[in-house]
Amino acid sequence: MSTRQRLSALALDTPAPAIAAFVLVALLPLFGLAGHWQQQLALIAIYTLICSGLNLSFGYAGELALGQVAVFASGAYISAILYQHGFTDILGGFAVAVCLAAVTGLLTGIPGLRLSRWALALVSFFYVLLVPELLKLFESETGGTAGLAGILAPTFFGWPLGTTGFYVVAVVVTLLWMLLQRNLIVSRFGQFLRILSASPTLTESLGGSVYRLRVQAYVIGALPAGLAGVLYTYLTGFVSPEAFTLHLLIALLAATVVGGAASVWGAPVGAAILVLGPLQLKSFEEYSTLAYGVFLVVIGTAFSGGLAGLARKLRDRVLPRPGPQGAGDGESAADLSIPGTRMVVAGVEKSFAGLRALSGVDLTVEPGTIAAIIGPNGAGKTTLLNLVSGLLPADTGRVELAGRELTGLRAHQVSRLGVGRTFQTPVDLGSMSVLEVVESGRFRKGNLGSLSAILRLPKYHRVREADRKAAVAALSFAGLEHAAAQDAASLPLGTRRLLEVVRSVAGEPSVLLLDEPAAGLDDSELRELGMLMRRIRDAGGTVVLVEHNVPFVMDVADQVFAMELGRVIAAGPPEVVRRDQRVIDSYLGRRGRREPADHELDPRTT
Ligand SMILES: Nc1ncnc2c1ncn2[C@@H]1O[C@H](COP(=O)(O)OP(=O)(O)OP(=O)(O)O)[C@@H](O)[C@H]1O
Repeated sequence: MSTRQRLSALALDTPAPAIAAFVLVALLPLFGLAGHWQQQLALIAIYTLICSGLNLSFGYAGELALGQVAVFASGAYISAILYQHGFTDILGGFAVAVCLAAVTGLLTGIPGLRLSRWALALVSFFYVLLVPELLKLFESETGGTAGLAGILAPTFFGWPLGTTGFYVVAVVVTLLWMLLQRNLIVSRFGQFLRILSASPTLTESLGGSVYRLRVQAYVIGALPAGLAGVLYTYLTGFVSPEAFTLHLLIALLAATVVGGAASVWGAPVGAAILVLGPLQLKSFEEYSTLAYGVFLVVIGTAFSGGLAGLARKLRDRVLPRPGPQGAGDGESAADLSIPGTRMVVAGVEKSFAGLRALSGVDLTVEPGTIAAIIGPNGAGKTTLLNLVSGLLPADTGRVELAGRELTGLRAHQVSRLGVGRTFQTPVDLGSMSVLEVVESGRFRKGNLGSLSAILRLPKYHRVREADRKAAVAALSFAGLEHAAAQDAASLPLGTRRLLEVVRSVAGEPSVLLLDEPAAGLDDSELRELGMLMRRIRDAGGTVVLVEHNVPFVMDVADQVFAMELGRVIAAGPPEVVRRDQRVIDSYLGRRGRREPADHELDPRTT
């Protein structure tokens, strides 16, 4: 590895630069940092914590969750109340505030997330509006509108913390949280959040429960706001409802977006701008809400990745991403097991508001074969795939995989039982690399392991290593290992379609459902796709292909099911189905008295 590559790996794969920066900031008092500046930097640490929580739920999971300020208030008040009852230990305050934040997150998140994305935004928004009313309701403990004053320095294991001691605690706690969050973001859980913000459907089909992921992201995102509340109380020595307003919420949202909502290290940058930036000037005070709003719109549209996104682009130019270890070092098709199983669809029916999309479909696909489903537009092919993969419930009938009934299961449960699938349009996964995309195909195997990821337990390293090896093997299986380090979004459409198949292969599916993988591919890409599918079949896979490109189907399929108006009208080997009079009539409009050419069986050309 060259020095440049080593530097690149250090900057991209470890938090070393950020740790160094935080340690330097923590040591600043040794170099004479004045008390006023210690307070300013502690305030940045506090806002960093809140912004990092917003990053998790809003930036990564794509939920507009606005309850952070309310959780911040609950942390601040609980530590003030504890102080007034003689519990001055800051660590005790953190522990209670984090528990309260988790409960608050669950109570506000569960009802909001059950409904829809906007419901969460509304529930959490009202929660912020409720804060002053709640504080008034419990006036005897909270001091009502007057608040609670006279909160002096906290203690740390019995020792009173002076200004500098408090400053160091604030910086260290913020760094520790950021490291935990960073560990989470680079884990399966974090990758799932990135996929979730791009496509909930894809998330489910990769084995992730969208609802659980959303709740987890929201609740975990609430925790640092609780910590921030405790620090805020001891920083100001005073808490009142006026500190936890909508105005603060908008300012924090602006800081999060400016720093980079989907970036761990964007939070301190945004928080620093919030505390030290021009909007703090007295002349801006009156217009600050307006200014933050304009800031949000401009930065949100012009630089959606925020300053961290710009920095990432610059860094990628200076220090190119190193290729993955293991790529090209002999991982081969032999390392991949694709244990296909028998899939049975029996008597499946589905109607949409009176329209019969499927009327009693029966089909069986054996392992080690490619079964193609063809038919004109609206025949019910995609509906059938959606039923098998659990994205739609069947009205009647059953789907079985190796004798195990899938009917009635949710998409992520079906995926976890071994059903892999691709979609007609590949989802754009932002800045995910090709290798990361393929690794995500493994997520349905085993659990997310968030705790072992956060704490970097040996299990995390084992799972990560296994994911990486399987992903590299799947890429070399398809001859794509050279692209491992590239941004997936930068690949041409044909390669992205292949990548979708490779991602499913990495998850060692029992059955692989491919929805129009050949659409838009040129001849050489079609050849590559055909070769890949044959290799999957020869490795033992069960492949179900929905496709309009009939010449391609006739070339790769072992068995063809022709559908029309929600029914299977012919089934058998390709050469039999293409001569079937009902299939000819279906495609040629009952005019056909001759055997059609393959291109005439393609609805795009008839
Ligand atoms: N979510 C839905 N709501 C209402 N109608 C639907 C829905 N999904 C499919 N349909 C209808 O069900 C029928 C079958 O659609 P489906 O997409 O499964 O056909 P297809 O064979 O995959 O067609 P294409 O080749 O154009 O993708 C069509 O008439 C379609 O309009």
